Amino acid sequence: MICIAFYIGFDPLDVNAHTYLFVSLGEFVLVTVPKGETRKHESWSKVEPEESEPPLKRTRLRGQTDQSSSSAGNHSPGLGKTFGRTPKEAYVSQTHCKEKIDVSPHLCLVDKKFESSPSEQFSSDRRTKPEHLSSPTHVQDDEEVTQFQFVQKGKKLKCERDTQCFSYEEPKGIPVVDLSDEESVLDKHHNNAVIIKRERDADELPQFDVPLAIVRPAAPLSLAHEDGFTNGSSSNVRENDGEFLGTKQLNSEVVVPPTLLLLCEDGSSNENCSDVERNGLELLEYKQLDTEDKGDDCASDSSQFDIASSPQGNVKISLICNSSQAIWFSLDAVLKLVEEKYIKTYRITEPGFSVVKLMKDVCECFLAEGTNCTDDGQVRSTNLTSSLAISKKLSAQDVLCGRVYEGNFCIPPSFPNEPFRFRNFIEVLPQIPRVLTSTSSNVLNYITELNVNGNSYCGRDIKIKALEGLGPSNPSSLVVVQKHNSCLDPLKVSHHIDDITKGAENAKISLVNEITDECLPEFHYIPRNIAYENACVKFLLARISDENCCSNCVGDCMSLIVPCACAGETGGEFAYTHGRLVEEKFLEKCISLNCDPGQHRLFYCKDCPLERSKHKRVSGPCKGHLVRQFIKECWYKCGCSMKCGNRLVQQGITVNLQVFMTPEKGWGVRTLEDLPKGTFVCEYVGEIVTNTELFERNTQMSGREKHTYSDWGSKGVLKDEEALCLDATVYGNVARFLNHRCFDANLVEIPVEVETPDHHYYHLAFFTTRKVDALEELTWDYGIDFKDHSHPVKAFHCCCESMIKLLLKKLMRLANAEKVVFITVKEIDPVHEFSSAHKENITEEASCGSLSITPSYRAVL
Ligand SMILES: C[S@@+](CC[C@H](N)C(=O)[O-])C[C@H]1O[C@@H](n2cnc3c(N)ncnc32)[C@H](O)[C@@H]1O
Repeated sequence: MICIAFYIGFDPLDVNAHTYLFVSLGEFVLVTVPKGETRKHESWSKVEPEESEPPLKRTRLRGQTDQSSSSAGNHSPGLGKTFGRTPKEAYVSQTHCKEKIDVSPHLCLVDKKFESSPSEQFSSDRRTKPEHLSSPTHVQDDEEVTQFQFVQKGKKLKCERDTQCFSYEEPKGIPVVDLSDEESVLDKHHNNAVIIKRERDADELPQFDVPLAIVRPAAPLSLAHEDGFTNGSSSNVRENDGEFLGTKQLNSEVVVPPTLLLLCEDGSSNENCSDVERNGLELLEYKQLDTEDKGDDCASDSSQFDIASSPQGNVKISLICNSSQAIWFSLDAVLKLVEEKYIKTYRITEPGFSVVKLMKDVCECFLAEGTNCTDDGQVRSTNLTSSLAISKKLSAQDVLCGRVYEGNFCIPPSFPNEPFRFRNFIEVLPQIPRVLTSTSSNVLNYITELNVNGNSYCGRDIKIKALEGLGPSNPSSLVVVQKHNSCLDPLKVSHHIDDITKGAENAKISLVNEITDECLPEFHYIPRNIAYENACVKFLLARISDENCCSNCVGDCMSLIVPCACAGETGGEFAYTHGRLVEEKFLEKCISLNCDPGQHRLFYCKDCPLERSKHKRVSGPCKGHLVRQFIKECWYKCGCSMKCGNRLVQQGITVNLQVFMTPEKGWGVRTLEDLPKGTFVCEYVGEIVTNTELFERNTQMSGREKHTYSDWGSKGVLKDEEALCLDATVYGNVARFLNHRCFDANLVEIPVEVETPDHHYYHLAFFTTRKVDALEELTWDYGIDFKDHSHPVKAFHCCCESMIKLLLKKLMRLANAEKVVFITVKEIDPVHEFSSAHKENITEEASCGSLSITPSYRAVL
């Protein structure tokens, strides 16, 4: 039996190792301390901020050179002046990273997006990825320095004694990671060897501010201790196990290098415990943390788990096990192995997933609930009662065991009606996502959970207005706008769901069917992408170098006079405005790319993974892929706050959307509020699958409606597992209901990098192309070439064309004109209307019934 000790709190008498995970008012640090070393040094001390060393930054990756990327220059959208470095320089730094990085997942998005499905297929000739994308690059395994990732803002933690927090000062004069040491550790791990990390000298050791609060794991569940901490989970910790001592004692103790202790409970040889890959990981399996399931052997000799929070904002987690034998491991290595295991086995999909982050999330949940904490980590009030309450409601085991998931929904069942939200929540799929059949018992049945309330959905009286702002990027002067009902009639609604996301999104998304009896199709709502079997979506934070993030920023990067490094991707200017919209010029360029791909540069790949996935042997270059415009948002390693204006997509849906039944296209999505041009609406979320997997799925599921998106881009040849697509058929978000529009879609998709600075993985975000009125249907151009009859799988029959033809016919007859191009602002039939921004050009209006024609716009078609 092996146990790992993760202590939040400190017990200088305990012979085990203790890993401390402190979250205090949003600041966080994790350090593992082997107990056996605690008396040797005197490094626990208060840290004076002014004496702090420079932030422990990730150093440049070993072997990095200053070579520039051959393809670096392509992606500046040219938004005005540049800051600091040119976009090219920005890419140089990216390239450095890429050259060292091991796994390079690619979200591969095929051109014609609805490639190969009878109903809707994406294929490949219109979209592309930037030319500079290269084949997978490599990084050393050891380059992720997990325990330092949460030292926020690139600085040591600010701690105040009176808030009982824990502060950490970076060790003076030592590198972030001893790469050679770490490397050998990892290598040996992979060979199942037991590695004992070298100990650092005393003067290399980090210094800590001693927490004033202590945790007593032995105390009864849910009882507040005299130190203000409250046990948050069931624990069978014995009274005398893991007893915590007070500050005085701690102050006199010493700190040892961050190391994780692995113990052999059964006294077996080190060899038995040496299989880190196997045993070490098994140790962290959740069920083993469940103390109720513990066997006698373990229970008799060990404390397993505890979590506590204090009204002062400290949250402490401890995993403890006593044993006579100990093997020392690098905390980095063990965390890495656990992460790998979870990524492989449990399909953890959050790109930035780490065990430490998971623990941080747990702590933040406690902190948020227990202290009535605001989103940005500011404590509004302290409340021991609420701390107690949340402790009862949510045990860390629940979180760690995935019990908070309902199927694959990230919904904490304990508090469905509370405004509680997980931040940075990690999707841990309990099982591999699989295609659901209609009889699958796993299907979440929304219908049984209908909350039919005729008054609760929107019934706004919307006046139909002329469209404004038809930009130059829209080549067509014709805009056909779905007529929205002026008033929803509750009596007509056969089906209504209050929130199809079941709390997974920030905003509720209702569903109504006023047309048929059809209910919401079976699918699992997920707010973020999840990875399926072979898709290689693994991210190393090491990929994000200092040049790629703004670790020194504080608060809102948008308020800076000079944009931070994260604006490098967009030519040194942020792609977002202060009003949280996409900047006009940038947006226009993105729209133009979609509307008129022929005018833009295409990239042709030698060995197209799309063709490969279809087992096609194509000689010569592929059909070509567009070079896209990317947005880069601030993220994890940036120092700015979660409310930074350069974090839009990652904050999820904020607009008021509704899924509704359209007359001719099945379900669709509409907005329930007016949306200005450039508003972020939602992301296209689904299962990340490989091209091959998608192709197989599509061929297997020929009868079923598909919700897939794919594109791809790499200069090099992608391996199959790196050529990724999104399939929202079974797991998806509201975007799976967005319908296609041929000419004048009011949404445009823009790739947004959040986790990575190098286009290997990105989020596909939808922004409005113009002002969209409330109740207007939201549509985007799927990019399907409907005329491509040679395609093996037929695309769905698009109603746009027929609609427009019909209208043109009608117009011509009514106007008694040979051929006209028309602009009008009035309703022309119960379903559609024409409108235009060029109203100033309308010289004369000839009304024909409900139709208006502008003679000055007559032209030969
Ligand atoms: C991504 S789904 C959109 C949601 C879909 N309407 C539904 O009910 O689930 C794409 C499918 O919607 C339908 N669709 C979308 N746009 C359409 C259009 N312009 N004309 C006809 N059907 C359309 C097609 O059946 C297509 O396969």
